Amino acid sequence: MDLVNHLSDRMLFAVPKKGRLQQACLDLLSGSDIQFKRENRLDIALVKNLPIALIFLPAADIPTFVGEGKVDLGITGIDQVAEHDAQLPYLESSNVEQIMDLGFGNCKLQVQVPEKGQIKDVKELIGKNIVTSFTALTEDYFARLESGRSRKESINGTTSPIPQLKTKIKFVGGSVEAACALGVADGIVDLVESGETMRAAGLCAIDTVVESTAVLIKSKKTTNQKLVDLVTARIRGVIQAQRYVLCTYNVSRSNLSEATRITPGKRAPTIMSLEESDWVAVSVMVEKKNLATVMDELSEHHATDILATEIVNSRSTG
Ligand SMILES: Nc1ncnc2c1ncn2[C@@H]1O[C@H](COP(=O)(O)OP(=O)(O)OP(=O)(O)O)[C@@H](O)[C@H]1O
Ligand SMILES: O=P(O)(O)OC[C@H]1O[C@H](OP(=O)(O)OP(=O)(O)O)[C@H](O)[C@@H]1O
Repeated sequence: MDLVNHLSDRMLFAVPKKGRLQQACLDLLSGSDIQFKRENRLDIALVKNLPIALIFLPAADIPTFVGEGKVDLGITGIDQVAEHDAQLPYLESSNVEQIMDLGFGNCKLQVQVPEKGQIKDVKELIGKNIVTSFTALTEDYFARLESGRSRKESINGTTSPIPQLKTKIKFVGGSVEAACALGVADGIVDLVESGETMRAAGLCAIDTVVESTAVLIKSKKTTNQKLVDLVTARIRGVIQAQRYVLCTYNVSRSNLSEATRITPGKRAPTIMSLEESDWVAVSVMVEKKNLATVMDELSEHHATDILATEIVNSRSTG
């Protein structure tokens, strides 16, 4: 099928074609019942059950296509959105809108130097050689450092720039961490999650440029707002279901206020009367990460039959 000619009447949704964010994105699509079959080596897939086409792109390029309005919706890292926005000409505002934090792909874009080297402070890197895949954010970061301005002052233009030695920033597409050992850089600006790559390369972080997670982004120029809203609601439901469990328990009315203090729920707990007049059944959403503690505390306050159930999907506006 000539896929390209089937795109005009569809909402276009960009997802990373490879790398760290891809599997979690595919899981989100599956949880949202967005059904597709991607042919080998094809970067376009038509969704079978909705008028949507998925476009598989490098995470770094997704904000550009979304910003241009060629693609309606996308998933990428906040770092890539920030890099895209930093590339925009002075005073041009971004057409990329961040809709929702997706809760995966957590990492930090950090300034790193050789652990055993002389440089301990970022100011000592002014005028030196820096290697990065994020040249616009790095240019911005060092421009502020060179002029001695804070980010706020820089945006407001409240202080005049102090001419300084210019830091030299070079682009490399990957394996940034090798640059110092190869003598190409005095420092690098690269992503860190566990810190394993950084430590293996004998580097340490001396500052953070941006903190990042995966985000759902949309184009401010979209003409497919209804489908954007539908997909957003579905993804929000999946994220929420992943984050919460449904906790139910029985408790006597005399212990109810203490129990609902422990489990206030997202809005409020659902309380149902039991045949036994002094007792109620409570049903409430609890964040997975707090579940064990919440169950311990409920037990201490004489709640019984405490059950936690996985939520497959959910929908709410709050
Ligand atoms: N170690 C990491 N842990 C968590 N998230 C990461 C990590 N590295 C990168 N990311 C996130 O994933 C995004 C894509 O990075 P990734 O390295 O997977 O890119 P890629 O598209 O495979 O490109 P490349 O070929 O340059 O590696 C980053 O912009 C960042 O938001
Ligand atoms: O702190 P860590 O958990 O070690 O992760 C950080 C590494 O992950 C990313 O690279 P990736 O492995 O995706 O490959 P790349 O170097 O080709 O970009 C990033 O650029 C770091 O090198």
